[in-house]
Amino acid sequence: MLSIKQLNKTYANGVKAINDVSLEIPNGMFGLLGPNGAGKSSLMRTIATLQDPDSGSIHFHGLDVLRDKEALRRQLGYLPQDFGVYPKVSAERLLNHFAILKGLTGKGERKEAVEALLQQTNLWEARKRALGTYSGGMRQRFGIAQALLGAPRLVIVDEPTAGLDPDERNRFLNLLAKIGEQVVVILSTHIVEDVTDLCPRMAMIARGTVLLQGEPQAAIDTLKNRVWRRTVGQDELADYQARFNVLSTRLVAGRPQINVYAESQPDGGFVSVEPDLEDVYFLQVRNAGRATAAPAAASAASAAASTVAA
Ligand SMILES: Nc1ncnc2c1ncn2[C@@H]1O[C@H](COP(=O)(O)OP(=O)(O)OP(=O)(O)O)[C@@H](O)[C@H]1O
Repeated sequence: MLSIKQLNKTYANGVKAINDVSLEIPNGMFGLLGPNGAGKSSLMRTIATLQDPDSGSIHFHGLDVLRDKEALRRQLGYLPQDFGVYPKVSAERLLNHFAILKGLTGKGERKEAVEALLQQTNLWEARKRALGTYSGGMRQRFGIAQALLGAPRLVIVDEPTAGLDPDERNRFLNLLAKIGEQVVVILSTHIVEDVTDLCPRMAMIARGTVLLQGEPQAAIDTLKNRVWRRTVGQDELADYQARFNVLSTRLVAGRPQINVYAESQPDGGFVSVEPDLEDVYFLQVRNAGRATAAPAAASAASAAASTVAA
């Protein structure tokens, strides 16, 4: 269990990137979902002991992480958002190099670990190729291979699927899913489907604040019979946005289809739809935005959706 309590971080420029964050993260996949600038990377870097918070505590299986950073690092696998590779070096050589840095000094055990990870990440055939020739998805799989060196008990992956095509994304998510139940895996992402597909538990954050944490399905259930859909004309869209709590707009055959949040069926051609995690996410993020601008406007809708908070 990873336990984060009342964590705060304000950067020198005054941005409060982590705002009184408390999270309880059990073994298994945990999704950390938030828009760009929400504070996900700041939180990931802090858990990975790469930067200090201003206040608060982090404990991992009883270990005081902020006091004993070295002990945490020995159990940590980290794939940062901006993971760079040496383009001219082969995957096998670079992984071997990372393995030495990770403390796998025995030649035999190192060879075994490197080979196993290249197999596991499906890079065995391409192991002799220079990393500069890898696709984005292959590079991310290499990134997870290096994160898994030394059998970490805490694995942090920061926005790993951004920019991957659907096939590569699936391959990457399958790989993460197989890492197992015995370790804590934190997946930070702004892609809602990553969390829907993979994570039994999750938290949503925006502006450094936890909006909701718990099981995705419990969060979705709070919106049952409260999400309504209809197709509108392009010229009507602004009017609907002003009159309704529009969660999302997507084009279907060139026409805007809107999902709106309402306690009861709105007049005029709306049909009820099964809510999904994207509806929860948009409602939470919208309310967080409104709460900053005008606290009263957000209160009714947020009361419905934040009850899942554990
Ligand atoms: N070193 C820094 N100094 C000052 N401000 C920072 C620093 N790092 C991040 N920020 C700011 O803190 C806020 C949170 O950024 P962070 O990168 O943690 O968010 P994020 O959720 O990971 O977003 P993204 O998906 O865009 O990376 C943003 O407003 C960002 O501009």
